[in-house]
Amino acid sequence: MSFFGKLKNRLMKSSSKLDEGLDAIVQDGGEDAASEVEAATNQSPPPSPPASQAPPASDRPPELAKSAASPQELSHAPHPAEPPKAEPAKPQGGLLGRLLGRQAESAPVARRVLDDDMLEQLEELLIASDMGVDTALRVTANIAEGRFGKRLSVIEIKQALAAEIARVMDPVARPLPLYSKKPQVVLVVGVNGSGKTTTIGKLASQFKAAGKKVVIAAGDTFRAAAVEQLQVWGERAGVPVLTAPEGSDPASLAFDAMTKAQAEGADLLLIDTAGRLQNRADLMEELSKIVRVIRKKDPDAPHNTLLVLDATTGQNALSQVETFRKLADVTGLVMTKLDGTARGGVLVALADKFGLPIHAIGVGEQIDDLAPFDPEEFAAALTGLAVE
Ligand SMILES: Nc1nc2c(ncn2[C@@H]2O[C@H](COP(=O)(O)OP(=O)(O)OP(=O)(O)O)[C@@H](O)[C@H]2O)c(=O)[nH]1
Repeated sequence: MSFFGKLKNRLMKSSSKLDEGLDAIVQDGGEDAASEVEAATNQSPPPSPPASQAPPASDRPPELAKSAASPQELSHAPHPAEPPKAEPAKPQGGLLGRLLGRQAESAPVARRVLDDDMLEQLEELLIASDMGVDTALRVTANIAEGRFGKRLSVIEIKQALAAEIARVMDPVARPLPLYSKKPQVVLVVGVNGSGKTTTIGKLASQFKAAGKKVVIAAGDTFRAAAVEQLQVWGERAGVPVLTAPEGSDPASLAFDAMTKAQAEGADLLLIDTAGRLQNRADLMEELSKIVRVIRKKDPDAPHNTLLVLDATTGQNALSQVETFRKLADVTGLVMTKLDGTARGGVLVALADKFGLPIHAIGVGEQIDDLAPFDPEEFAAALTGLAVE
Protein backbone atom coordinates (compact mmCIF):
# COMPACT_ATOMS: atom_id res chain seq x y z
CA MET A 1 0.00 0.00 0.00
CA SER A 2 1.30 3.48 -0.79
CA PHE A 3 2.34 5.64 2.11
CA PHE A 4 -0.54 7.97 1.24
CA GLY A 5 -2.95 5.06 1.58
CA LYS A 6 -1.48 4.22 4.98
CA LEU A 7 -1.54 7.84 6.08
CA LYS A 8 -5.16 8.16 5.07
CA ASN A 9 -6.16 4.95 6.82
CA ARG A 10 -4.15 5.67 9.92
CA LEU A 11 -5.19 9.26 10.33
CA MET A 12 -8.77 8.02 10.52
CA LYS A 13 -9.23 9.20 14.07
CA SER A 14 -8.28 12.77 13.31
CA SER A 15 -10.11 12.88 10.03
CA SER A 16 -13.27 11.22 11.32
CA LYS A 17 -13.34 13.80 14.10
CA LEU A 18 -13.13 16.65 11.60
CA ASP A 19 -15.47 14.83 9.19
CA GLU A 20 -18.18 14.33 11.76
CA GLY A 21 -17.68 17.79 13.20
CA LEU A 22 -18.00 19.48 9.83
CA ASP A 23 -21.06 17.41 8.97
CA ALA A 24 -22.66 18.44 12.24
CA ILE A 25 -21.83 22.11 11.70
CA VAL A 26 -23.42 22.16 8.25
CA GLN A 27 -26.48 20.15 9.37
CA ASP A 28 -26.94 22.51 12.28
CA GLY A 29 -28.46 25.42 10.41
CA GLY A 30 -28.04 23.91 6.99
CA GLU A 31 -30.62 23.72 4.22
CA ASP A 32 -31.04 20.66 2.03
CA ALA A 33 -30.43 21.52 -1.56
CA ALA A 34 -32.42 18.62 -2.90
CA SER A 35 -32.92 20.34 -6.21
CA GLU A 36 -29.22 20.44 -6.88
CA VAL A 37 -27.91 17.44 -8.68
CA GLU A 38 -24.74 16.71 -6.85
CA ALA A 39 -23.18 13.47 -5.77
CA ALA A 40 -23.52 13.17 -2.02
CA THR A 41 -20.14 11.72 -1.39
CA ASN A 42 -17.06 12.96 0.27
CA GLN A 43 -14.87 11.11 -2.16
CA SER A 44 -13.69 14.15 -4.00
CA PRO A 45 -10.12 14.40 -5.19
CA PRO A 46 -7.54 16.10 -3.01
CA PRO A 47 -7.46 19.85 -3.51
CA SER A 48 -4.79 21.36 -5.71
CA PRO A 49 -2.08 23.07 -3.72
CA PRO A 50 -2.01 26.85 -3.96
CA ALA A 51 -0.38 27.49 -7.31
CA SER A 52 2.13 29.93 -5.89
CA GLN A 53 3.42 27.45 -3.31
CA ALA A 54 3.15 24.04 -4.89
CA PRO A 55 6.64 22.58 -5.23
CA PRO A 56 7.44 21.24 -8.69
CA ALA A 57 7.07 17.46 -8.79
CA SER A 58 10.79 17.14 -9.54
CA ASP A 59 11.63 18.78 -6.17
CA ARG A 60 9.85 16.09 -4.24
CA PRO A 61 11.66 13.11 -2.82
CA PRO A 62 11.02 9.97 -4.87
CA GLU A 63 8.85 8.39 -2.18
CA LEU A 64 6.47 11.31 -2.32
CA ALA A 65 6.52 11.60 -6.06
CA LYS A 66 5.31 8.00 -6.12
CA SER A 67 2.47 8.50 -3.70
CA ALA A 68 1.31 11.96 -4.72
CA ALA A 69 -1.59 12.36 -7.07
CA SER A 70 -0.54 12.38 -10.71
CA PRO A 71 -0.55 15.69 -12.61
CA GLN A 72 -3.67 14.55 -14.45
CA GLU A 73 -5.43 13.81 -11.19
CA LEU A 74 -4.48 17.17 -9.79
CA SER A 75 -5.54 19.00 -12.92
CA HIS A 76 -9.04 17.55 -12.48
CA ALA A 77 -9.24 18.68 -8.88
CA PRO A 78 -11.47 21.68 -8.37
CA HIS A 79 -9.72 24.81 -7.19
CA PRO A 80 -10.29 25.03 -3.44
CA ALA A 81 -11.87 28.44 -3.79
CA GLU A 82 -14.39 27.29 -6.39
CA PRO A 83 -17.37 25.10 -5.59
CA PRO A 84 -17.04 21.72 -7.28
CA LYS A 85 -18.95 21.30 -10.51
CA ALA A 86 -22.20 19.38 -10.19
CA GLU A 87 -21.89 15.86 -11.54
CA PRO A 88 -24.84 14.05 -13.06
CA ALA A 89 -26.23 11.57 -10.59
CA LYS A 90 -25.85 7.93 -11.58
CA PRO A 91 -29.07 5.95 -11.85
CA GLN A 92 -29.46 4.05 -8.59
CA GLY A 93 -32.97 2.75 -8.80
CA GLY A 94 -32.14 -0.92 -9.21
CA LEU A 95 -33.33 -3.12 -12.04
CA LEU A 96 -37.06 -2.65 -11.39
CA GLY A 97 -36.71 1.09 -11.03
CA ARG A 98 -34.78 1.30 -14.26
CA LEU A 99 -37.28 -0.90 -16.09
CA LEU A 100 -40.07 1.35 -14.93
CA GLY A 101 -38.05 4.40 -15.93
CA ARG A 102 -37.61 5.59 -12.38
CA GLN A 103 -34.35 6.57 -10.80
CA ALA A 104 -33.56 7.00 -7.20
CA GLU A 105 -33.35 10.65 -6.35
CA SER A 106 -29.82 11.75 -5.79
CA ALA A 107 -29.20 12.29 -2.11
CA PRO A 108 -29.68 15.91 -1.07
CA VAL A 109 -26.58 17.87 -0.22
CA ALA A 110 -26.82 20.02 2.86
CA ARG A 111 -25.46 23.53 2.59
CA ARG A 112 -25.07 26.27 5.12
CA VAL A 113 -24.40 29.95 4.81
CA LEU A 114 -20.93 30.77 6.09
CA ASP A 115 -21.71 33.35 8.77
CA ASP A 116 -20.21 34.36 12.12
CA ASP A 117 -21.98 31.53 13.93
CA MET A 118 -20.61 28.93 11.59
CA LEU A 119 -17.12 30.40 11.75
CA GLU A 120 -17.23 30.20 15.52
CA GLN A 121 -18.25 26.53 15.37
CA LEU A 122 -15.48 25.88 12.89
CA GLU A 123 -12.94 27.52 15.20
CA GLU A 124 -14.11 25.35 18.08
CA LEU A 125 -13.82 22.21 15.98
CA LEU A 126 -10.28 23.06 14.91
CA ILE A 127 -9.25 23.87 18.47
CA ALA A 128 -10.70 20.51 19.56
CA SER A 129 -8.54 18.81 16.93
CA ASP A 130 -5.43 20.27 18.65
CA MET A 131 -4.73 22.98 16.14
CA GLY A 132 -4.39 25.52 18.94
CA VAL A 133 -6.34 28.74 19.37
CA ASP A 134 -4.13 31.10 17.32
CA THR A 135 -3.82 28.76 14.37
CA ALA A 136 -7.52 27.85 14.45
CA LEU A 137 -8.45 31.57 14.35
CA ARG A 138 -6.07 32.27 11.48
CA VAL A 139 -7.21 29.26 9.48
CA THR A 140 -10.91 30.09 9.85
CA ALA A 141 -10.33 33.76 9.01
CA ASN A 142 -8.60 32.70 5.80
CA ILE A 143 -11.38 30.25 4.95
CA ALA A 144 -13.92 33.07 5.40
CA GLU A 145 -12.12 35.27 2.93
CA GLY A 146 -14.07 35.32 -0.32
CA ARG A 147 -16.56 32.78 1.04
CA PHE A 148 -18.34 34.74 3.77
CA GLY A 149 -22.10 34.79 3.14
CA LYS A 150 -21.93 31.95 0.60
CA ARG A 151 -23.78 28.67 0.94
CA LEU A 152 -21.25 25.91 1.37
CA SER A 153 -21.46 22.13 1.42
CA VAL A 154 -19.35 19.92 3.67
CA ILE A 155 -17.13 19.03 0.72
CA GLU A 156 -16.53 22.66 -0.10
CA ILE A 157 -15.59 23.46 3.48
CA LYS A 158 -13.27 20.45 3.62
CA GLN A 159 -11.59 21.52 0.40
CA ALA A 160 -11.15 25.05 1.70
CA LEU A 161 -9.81 23.71 5.01
CA ALA A 162 -7.42 21.29 3.31
CA ALA A 163 -6.11 24.04 1.03
CA GLU A 164 -5.56 26.32 4.01
CA ILE A 165 -3.79 23.60 6.04
CA ALA A 166 -1.57 22.76 3.06
CA ARG A 167 -0.73 26.46 2.66
CA VAL A 168 0.36 26.70 6.32
CA MET A 169 2.40 23.50 6.12
CA ASP A 170 3.99 23.93 2.74
CA PRO A 171 6.95 26.10 3.86
CA VAL A 172 7.97 23.58 6.56
CA ALA A 173 7.80 20.40 4.50
CA ARG A 174 11.49 19.76 3.96
CA PRO A 175 13.08 16.31 3.80
CA LEU A 176 16.18 15.82 5.93
CA PRO A 177 18.87 17.69 3.99
CA LEU A 178 21.78 15.51 2.94
CA TYR A 179 25.25 17.00 2.77
CA SER A 180 28.31 15.74 0.99
CA LYS A 181 30.17 16.08 4.30
CA LYS A 182 31.18 12.69 5.69
CA PRO A 183 30.02 11.69 8.19
CA GLN A 184 26.90 13.81 8.38
CA VAL A 185 26.16 13.86 12.09
CA VAL A 186 22.52 13.79 13.14
CA LEU A 187 21.79 14.30 16.83
CA VAL A 188 18.36 12.98 17.81
CA VAL A 189 16.67 14.56 20.82
CA GLY A 190 13.24 14.32 22.45
CA VAL A 191 11.51 13.20 25.63
CA ASN A 192 11.51 9.55 26.66
CA GLY A 193 9.04 7.53 24.69
CA SER A 194 8.58 10.08 21.91
CA GLY A 195 9.92 7.58 19.38
CA LYS A 196 13.61 8.56 19.07
CA THR A 197 14.92 5.00 18.98
CA THR A 198 12.29 3.85 16.51
CA THR A 199 12.90 6.88 14.30
CA ILE A 200 16.67 6.27 14.32
CA GLY A 201 16.04 2.63 13.36
CA LYS A 202 13.74 3.62 10.52
CA LEU A 203 16.11 6.34 9.26
CA ALA A 204 19.10 4.01 9.45
CA SER A 205 17.31 1.33 7.52
CA GLN A 206 16.05 3.73 4.84
CA PHE A 207 19.46 5.35 4.34
CA LYS A 208 21.14 1.94 4.28
CA ALA A 209 18.66 0.80 1.64
CA ALA A 210 19.55 3.92 -0.34
CA GLY A 211 23.19 2.77 -0.36
CA LYS A 212 24.50 4.97 2.47
CA LYS A 213 26.91 3.76 5.11
CA VAL A 214 25.35 4.41 8.50
CA VAL A 215 26.62 4.21 12.10
CA ILE A 216 24.39 4.53 15.18
CA ALA A 217 25.53 5.67 18.63
CA ALA A 218 23.29 4.54 21.50
CA GLY A 219 23.76 7.73 23.51
CA ASP A 220 21.06 7.12 26.12
CA THR A 221 23.52 5.27 28.33
CA PHE A 222 21.26 5.54 31.37
CA ARG A 223 18.62 3.21 30.01
CA ALA A 224 19.81 -0.29 29.25
CA ALA A 225 16.46 -1.03 27.60
CA ALA A 226 16.91 1.87 25.19
CA VAL A 227 20.35 0.54 24.20
CA GLU A 228 19.00 -2.97 23.66
CA GLN A 229 16.13 -1.65 21.57
CA LEU A 230 18.54 0.28 19.39
CA GLN A 231 20.65 -2.86 18.94
CA VAL A 232 17.59 -4.71 17.70
CA TRP A 233 16.86 -1.92 15.19
CA GLY A 234 20.52 -1.89 14.15
CA GLU A 235 20.46 -5.63 13.50
CA ARG A 236 17.27 -5.31 11.48
CA ALA A 237 18.75 -2.49 9.42
CA GLY A 238 22.19 -4.09 9.13
CA VAL A 239 23.82 -1.05 10.71
CA PRO A 240 26.49 -1.12 13.48
CA VAL A 241 25.34 0.25 16.83
CA LEU A 242 27.97 1.61 19.20
CA THR A 243 27.14 1.17 22.86
CA ALA A 244 28.77 2.00 26.17
CA PRO A 245 28.35 0.55 29.68
CA GLU A 246 25.23 1.66 31.54
CA GLY A 247 25.73 4.99 33.26
CA SER A 248 28.86 5.92 31.32
CA ASP A 249 29.43 9.31 29.74
CA PRO A 250 27.38 9.68 26.52
CA ALA A 251 29.79 12.33 25.22
CA SER A 252 32.65 9.85 25.34
CA LEU A 253 30.51 7.34 23.39
CA ALA A 254 29.66 10.06 20.85
CA PHE A 255 33.37 10.80 20.44
CA ASP A 256 34.17 7.11 19.87
CA ALA A 257 31.30 6.82 17.41
CA MET A 258 32.55 9.88 15.54
CA THR A 259 36.04 8.36 15.37
CA LYS A 260 34.65 5.06 14.06
CA ALA A 261 32.35 6.79 11.55
CA GLN A 262 35.25 8.87 10.23
CA ALA A 263 37.62 5.90 10.09
CA GLU A 264 35.08 3.79 8.21
CA GLY A 265 34.08 6.54 5.82
CA ALA A 266 30.45 6.43 6.99
CA ASP A 267 27.99 8.79 5.32
CA LEU A 268 25.79 9.21 8.33
CA LEU A 269 26.21 9.06 12.09
CA LEU A 270 22.93 8.98 14.03
CA ILE A 271 23.32 9.76 17.74
CA ASP A 272 20.53 8.82 20.15
CA THR A 273 20.31 10.88 23.35
CA ALA A 274 18.56 10.68 26.69
CA GLY A 275 15.18 12.35 27.09
CA ARG A 276 14.97 12.94 30.80
CA LEU A 277 13.35 16.30 31.19
CA GLN A 278 13.04 15.91 34.95
CA ASN A 279 16.40 17.55 35.36
CA ARG A 280 16.76 20.03 32.56
CA ALA A 281 20.10 21.41 33.70
CA ASP A 282 21.66 17.92 33.59
CA LEU A 283 20.16 17.17 30.21
CA MET A 284 21.29 20.50 28.82
CA GLU A 285 24.81 19.87 30.08
CA GLU A 286 24.76 16.34 28.66
CA LEU A 287 23.64 17.53 25.22
CA SER A 288 26.07 20.43 25.09
CA LYS A 289 28.93 18.15 26.15
CA ILE A 290 28.12 15.76 23.30
CA VAL A 291 28.17 18.71 20.89
CA ARG A 292 31.45 20.07 22.32
CA VAL A 293 33.14 16.72 22.01
CA ILE A 294 32.05 15.88 18.46
CA ARG A 295 33.08 19.39 17.37
CA LYS A 296 36.64 18.47 18.26
CA LYS A 297 36.42 16.08 15.32
CA ASP A 298 34.29 18.28 13.05
CA PRO A 299 33.62 21.92 13.97
CA ASP A 300 30.37 21.88 11.91
CA ALA A 301 28.86 18.88 13.71
CA PRO A 302 26.11 18.11 14.45
CA HIS A 303 24.81 18.98 11.01
CA ASN A 304 21.23 18.32 12.06
CA THR A 305 19.55 18.20 15.44
CA LEU A 306 16.25 16.39 15.07
CA LEU A 307 13.57 16.80 17.70
CA VAL A 308 11.27 13.78 17.78
CA LEU A 309 7.74 14.54 18.95
CA ASP A 310 4.88 12.21 19.79
CA ALA A 311 1.66 13.35 18.10
CA THR A 312 -0.48 11.74 20.78
CA THR A 313 0.71 14.34 23.29
CA GLY A 314 -1.26 17.00 21.40
CA GLN A 315 -0.62 20.57 22.52
CA ASN A 316 2.15 19.35 24.80
CA ALA A 317 4.30 18.99 21.69
CA LEU A 318 4.37 22.80 21.48
CA SER A 319 5.93 23.17 24.91
CA GLN A 320 8.42 20.37 24.11
CA VAL A 321 9.60 22.36 21.09
CA GLU A 322 10.04 25.43 23.29
CA THR A 323 11.98 23.46 25.90
CA PHE A 324 14.25 21.60 23.49
CA ARG A 325 15.05 24.73 21.54
CA LYS A 326 16.53 26.05 24.77
CA LEU A 327 18.44 22.82 25.40
CA ALA A 328 19.75 22.24 21.90
CA ASP A 329 19.94 23.95 18.55
CA VAL A 330 16.97 22.11 17.03
CA THR A 331 17.10 22.21 13.23
CA GLY A 332 14.07 20.10 12.35
CA LEU A 333 11.20 17.96 13.59
CA VAL A 334 9.99 14.41 13.18
CA MET A 335 6.42 13.73 14.30
CA THR A 336 5.71 10.14 15.31
CA LYS A 337 2.56 8.18 16.14
CA LEU A 338 0.29 10.07 13.78
CA ASP A 339 -1.49 6.75 13.41
CA GLY A 340 -4.38 6.24 15.74
CA THR A 341 -4.42 9.71 17.25
CA ALA A 342 -7.16 12.30 17.09
CA ARG A 343 -4.54 14.96 17.68
CA GLY A 344 -2.96 15.25 14.24
CA GLY A 345 -3.99 18.92 14.11
CA VAL A 346 -1.09 19.76 16.41
CA LEU A 347 1.23 19.49 13.42
CA VAL A 348 -0.52 22.48 11.85
CA ALA A 349 -0.08 24.46 15.07
CA LEU A 350 3.64 23.54 15.18
CA ALA A 351 4.18 24.64 11.59
CA ASP A 352 2.28 27.87 12.17
CA LYS A 353 3.98 28.73 15.44
CA PHE A 354 7.61 27.70 14.95
CA GLY A 355 8.18 27.33 11.22
CA LEU A 356 10.76 24.58 11.90
CA PRO A 357 11.20 22.12 9.04
CA ILE A 358 9.15 18.95 9.43
CA HIS A 359 11.42 16.32 7.94
CA ALA A 360 9.37 13.20 8.39
CA ILE A 361 6.30 11.68 9.98
CA GLY A 362 5.80 8.25 11.54
CA VAL A 363 2.57 6.33 11.16
CA GLY A 364 3.47 2.99 12.69
CA GLU A 365 6.08 0.82 14.30
CA GLN A 366 7.40 -0.87 11.17
CA ILE A 367 10.66 0.02 9.47
CA ASP A 368 8.93 1.64 6.47
CA ASP A 369 6.42 3.60 8.53
CA LEU A 370 8.42 6.80 8.29
CA ALA A 371 8.16 9.08 5.28
CA PRO A 372 8.99 12.62 4.25
CA PHE A 373 6.25 15.03 5.15
CA ASP A 374 3.92 16.00 2.31
CA PRO A 375 1.57 18.89 3.17
CA GLU A 376 -1.08 18.18 0.54
CA GLU A 377 -1.32 14.50 1.45
CA PHE A 378 -1.46 15.35 5.12
CA ALA A 379 -4.12 18.04 4.66
CA ALA A 380 -6.25 15.74 2.52
CA ALA A 381 -5.90 12.88 5.01
CA LEU A 382 -6.59 15.09 8.03
CA THR A 383 -9.75 16.57 6.55
CA GLY A 384 -10.95 13.19 5.30
CA LEU A 385 -10.76 14.22 1.64
CA ALA A 386 -8.30 11.61 0.49
CA VAL A 387 -9.24 8.89 -1.95
CA GLU A 388 -7.31 5.86 -3.16
N1 LIG B 1 2.03 3.61 16.60
C1 LIG B 1 3.26 4.10 16.54
N2 LIG B 1 4.13 3.80 17.51
C2 LIG B 1 5.37 4.30 17.42
C3 LIG B 1 5.78 5.18 16.38
N3 LIG B 1 7.07 5.54 16.62
C4 LIG B 1 7.43 4.92 17.77
N4 LIG B 1 6.42 4.17 18.26
C5 LIG B 1 6.39 3.36 19.49
O1 LIG B 1 6.53 4.22 20.60
C6 LIG B 1 7.21 3.57 21.66
C7 LIG B 1 8.37 4.44 22.12
O2 LIG B 1 9.26 4.57 21.04
P1 LIG B 1 10.84 4.65 21.28
O3 LIG B 1 11.43 4.72 19.92
O4 LIG B 1 11.30 3.61 22.21
O5 LIG B 1 10.92 6.05 21.98
P2 LIG B 1 12.21 6.75 22.63
O6 LIG B 1 12.01 8.20 22.46
O7 LIG B 1 13.46 6.17 22.09
O8 LIG B 1 12.01 6.36 24.12
P3 LIG B 1 13.11 6.03 25.23
O9 LIG B 1 13.85 4.83 24.72
O10 LIG B 1 12.29 5.74 26.44
O11 LIG B 1 13.97 7.24 25.34
C8 LIG B 1 7.65 2.23 21.10
O12 LIG B 1 6.74 1.25 21.55
C9 LIG B 1 7.55 2.39 19.60
O13 LIG B 1 7.28 1.19 18.94
C10 LIG B 1 4.80 5.49 15.36
O14 LIG B 1 5.02 6.27 14.41
N5 LIG B 1 3.56 4.94 15.51
